[in-house]
Amino acid sequence: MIEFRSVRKEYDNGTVAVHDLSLSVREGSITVLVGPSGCGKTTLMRMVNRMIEPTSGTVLVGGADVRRSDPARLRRGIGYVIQQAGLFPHRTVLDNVATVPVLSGTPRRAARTRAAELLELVGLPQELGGRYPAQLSGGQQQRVGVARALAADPPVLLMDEPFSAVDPVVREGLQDELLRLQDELGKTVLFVTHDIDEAVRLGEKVAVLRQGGHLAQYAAPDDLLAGPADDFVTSFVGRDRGYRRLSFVTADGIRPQPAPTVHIGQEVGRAEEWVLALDGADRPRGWVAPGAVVDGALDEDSLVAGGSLYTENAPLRGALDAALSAPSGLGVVVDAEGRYVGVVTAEHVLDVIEDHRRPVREGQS
Ligand SMILES: Nc1ncnc2c1ncn2[C@@H]1O[C@H](COP(=O)(O)OP(=O)(O)OP(=O)(O)O)[C@@H](O)[C@H]1O
Repeated sequence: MIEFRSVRKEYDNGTVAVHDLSLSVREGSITVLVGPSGCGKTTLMRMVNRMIEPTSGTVLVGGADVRRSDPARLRRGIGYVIQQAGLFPHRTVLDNVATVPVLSGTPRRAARTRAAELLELVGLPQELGGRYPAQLSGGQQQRVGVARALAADPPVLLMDEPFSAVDPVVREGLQDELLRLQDELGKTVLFVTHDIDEAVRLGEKVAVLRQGGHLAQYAAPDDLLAGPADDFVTSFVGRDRGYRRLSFVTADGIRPQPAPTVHIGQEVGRAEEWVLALDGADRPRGWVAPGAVVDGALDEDSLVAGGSLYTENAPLRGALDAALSAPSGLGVVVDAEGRYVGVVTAEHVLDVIEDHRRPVREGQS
């Protein structure tokens, strides 16, 4: 859908921002360009909509060389979202979103109706449509920026660090929203960030760039974290890449073990070890500590609060979180209905991760 063929950009002052780079972006996917500051991400992205012309090489969008398209026309098919949302301060939110369609000839009323739908699509309440950008939070402004980029219904969306100005919690919300939108709309998205966590969360594929606009590695997130191509990528993805990778590794190989259990309302007496308390529907409620003596029927007040629960078949990160957060050190595994299945230890989860990692290492040597 988007293809860079041996693209090079040398600025007038001699800076080589992009060096002979080839890359193709699959139609309908999110592809992330990630790398440290100044590695050429923005330069590369702006060559797609001809805000920057390459010194040599070719950029194709939908199979067509962008040099053959009129820039204004090309940009109508390519939504562009930037860091501070770049909204027009003196126009209402609704008019901000409706601007491009109106400029391209859509009647104002129809453009505003569509703008209202788009605000809903990006998760903004209708009543915000009448406000001005300064009357919105940073996260809300970013959503308006996304709605505006979607207004002309472009098949391609360029997003240049769109979420980096908002706090981490809002940022996660925006990332979720983008993934949901992508599921719904199937746009081809090229996304720039310097944050590896954001890159692996959003990208179907991630291109890691290093200084001078060299492509260090282009791979699916799991492959990137499992097998960094060189020392640069290894240090960029960071030491905790094993933990990051858990978000992608599914739980094949996890074998929950039985733990001692008791139902609320039953007699326990003295607990010899950690005992998991379940309710009438077999849902975990907490733990009875070793050595605890419970007189009569067990009630919830006698329990030590449990850790997080791990739902079968979810990514492994949840299993490790469950094991590490449980007072007993035993991560509680539940089925899709929340019923107790068994327990796992952190050691067991780490063994399973090692098993997943081995074939990758062997494949590389
Ligand atoms: N107009 C310009 N003239 C000269 N050099 C430029 C110009 N624009 C960018 N550069 C240089 O080209 C290199 C790549 O810049 P670019 O903005 O593409 O990097 P980036 O990876 O997007 O960085 P950041 O994450 O800091 O935004 C940098 O060394 C930058 O200083």
